[in-house]
Amino acid sequence: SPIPELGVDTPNSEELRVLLNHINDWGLDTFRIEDLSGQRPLTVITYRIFQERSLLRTYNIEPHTLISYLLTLEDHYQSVPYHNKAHGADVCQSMHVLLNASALDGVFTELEIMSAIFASAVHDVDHPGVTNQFLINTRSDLALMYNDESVLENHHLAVAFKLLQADERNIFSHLTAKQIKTLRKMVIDMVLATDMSKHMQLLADLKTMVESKKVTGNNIIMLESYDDRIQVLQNMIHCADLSNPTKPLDIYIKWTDRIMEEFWRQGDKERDLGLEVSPMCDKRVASVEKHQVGFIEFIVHPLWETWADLVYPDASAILETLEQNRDWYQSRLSPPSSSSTT
Ligand SMILES: COc1ccc(-c2ccn(CCC(=O)N3C[C@@H](C)O[C@H](C)C3)n2)cc1OC1CCCC1
Ligand SMILES: [Mg+2]
Ligand SMILES: [Zn+2]
Repeated sequence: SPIPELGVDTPNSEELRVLLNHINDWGLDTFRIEDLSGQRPLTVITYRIFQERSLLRTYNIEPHTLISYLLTLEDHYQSVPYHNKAHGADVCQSMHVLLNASALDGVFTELEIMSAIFASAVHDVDHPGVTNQFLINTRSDLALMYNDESVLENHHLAVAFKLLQADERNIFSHLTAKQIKTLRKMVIDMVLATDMSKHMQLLADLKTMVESKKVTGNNIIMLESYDDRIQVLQNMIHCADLSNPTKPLDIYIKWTDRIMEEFWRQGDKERDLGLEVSPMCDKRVASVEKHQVGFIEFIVHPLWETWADLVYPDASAILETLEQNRDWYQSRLSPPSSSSTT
């Protein structure tokens, strides 16, 4: 059967096509694409990015095979409030835009670019909607399998590569053995870097790189070693994973609603299990705005400020939106009542 132009058949293909024409723009409305694509945001977005970057031609990927892999991958994202297929699609599209920074022009090879897009699309597949700590505390099979180390991130990788083993889904069947080896290593290194426990080390290394930044004549970053190259790609996928607060406010607020719903469900499970309720997971102590301001102040802004330095001036507008969004959540903070100041 012929492949539909957008990857899936939907009654809204005209409006979907118009939206997907903005695939290179920051702030693409992933939720709208989810609705227009018949709940297939990850398939249509990733398929469009592969076409946009001519990756099907470059690596002789059969459209049927790519669609088959993407549909199955998408079906393996669980229907949890936040870490679902819409988040996978959003991080993939955000990564695609970050790769287009002019400071990175010609820096990465086609294989590195395909690895980064693939890693983003798969990075949270089969996420159960609870944190690593919860899986460890409840002695889950996943924590047992991965010895409490980056439990979720190891699982996402294992599922993603397992799905490739079927011939009808093996999108890398025409790559050389060497190319597959390189791609596999980079995808593993990128997805493992999305574990929040790696954040401080990643940021410290990025700061060191910015201080010693070497650029060519026309301000393009020079990355000599594999370690330098993978470090930039790891920070890039981490930035994409933590990009919600840098998006247009109405979209950011929807992501906040989803993450809080997921955290509160985890809190309810912890309470039912007689476990201590994790921070930010107790719906009875709701301080959504305070947590977002803290998240931006201590995690997101330091990361994005450093990223914006590295690719200056490419991410300046993104940093601007982040600061405006922080101010908005700050303004929503219930002012300290007079009694609390005495
Ligand atoms: C829109 O809000 C958020 C969007 C994304 C994140 C966030 C932090 C780290 N990641 C990367 C994945 C990760 O490591 N984890 C482990 C743990 C921190 O829970 C995260 C959810 C997932 N993603 C956090 C967000 O808000 C904070 C959590 C509730 C209030 C403040
Ligand atoms: Mg994750
Ligand atoms: Zn994620």
